[in-house]
Amino acid sequence: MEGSDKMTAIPVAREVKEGADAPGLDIHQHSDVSGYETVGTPFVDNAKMSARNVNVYYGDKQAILDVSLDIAENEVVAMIGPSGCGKSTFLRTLNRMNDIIPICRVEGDFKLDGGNIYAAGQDTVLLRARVGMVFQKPNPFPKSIYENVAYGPRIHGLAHSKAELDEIVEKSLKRASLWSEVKDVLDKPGTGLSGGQQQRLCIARAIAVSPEVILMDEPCSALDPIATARIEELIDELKARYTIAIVTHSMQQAARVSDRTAYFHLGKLIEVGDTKDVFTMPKHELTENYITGRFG
Ligand SMILES: Nc1ncnc2c1ncn2[C@@H]1O[C@H](COP(=O)(O)OP(=O)(O)OP(=O)(O)O)[C@@H](O)[C@H]1O
Repeated sequence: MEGSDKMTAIPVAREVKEGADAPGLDIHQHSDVSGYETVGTPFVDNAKMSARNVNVYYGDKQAILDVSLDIAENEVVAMIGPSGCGKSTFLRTLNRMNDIIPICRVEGDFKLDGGNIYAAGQDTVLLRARVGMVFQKPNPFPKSIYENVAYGPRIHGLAHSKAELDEIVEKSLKRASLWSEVKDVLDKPGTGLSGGQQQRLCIARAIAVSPEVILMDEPCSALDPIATARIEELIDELKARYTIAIVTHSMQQAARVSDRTAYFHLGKLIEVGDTKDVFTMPKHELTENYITGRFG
């Protein structure tokens, strides 16, 4: 990201002490985090989405414990934390993707532009057009590149003619930074593209239905470093138009792409704040232990 004032490397929060003074593997000392208050700034004035007092259960097991978090208009929020801490579960509450998991139960208040997205009668297909999602593994439809992008606008009635549909497809592929690579092969299968191109195709597919928010669940974990860098540059461009929440295992990626970072631990939102502050001056011991590599 040339010209960006974002960090390109993670400064170590504080010196990691070894030996007698080292606090040890605190993950074991914090096995019950249910009473912890979130440290930092979960609430913002210009919330595009807000989630309040969220609890999520898979059967008897509670995966999210009383989490509240706002996502501001046109910001990128990164969700980080050790494996199994609930990042993906929380992300999926924001467009009701957990609805399709029968044992999953979601509690809490969720608003998009002030409207309750869990209201009775909320059309989840429409919701997921407004709050799109990009998954870990690129998952293009087994159709042509053109059809991958055109499918959503067609079923949502967003184009009234072939010319309008062509225009949406071109605009979406341009915004996903893929147009120049595929404009001459639009009728070729999407699955024939490289992994990085497939992921940009999936982003174009999400963009094509004019979302307001894009949720990204580890969008680069299946990609090589060059393809990852393309997606990260793209995220930086997309945030001018869209609000973005991204789950990532890569702290470098969170530091590079996000404005705010939320640290999850055993289902609890432990700390959230400006990305630079979270990585340079974490307020909570658990956040510090995670970003300095004591556990993860
Ligand atoms: N479909 C499911 N059925 C039952 N339990 C689930 C399901 N999905 C997630 N869980 C459990 O919920 C907890 C949170 O999982 P989740 O995938 O949200 O965490 P995560 O932080 O995204 O993990 P990772 O970084 O490994 O992807 C874990 O204990 C996980 O085993």
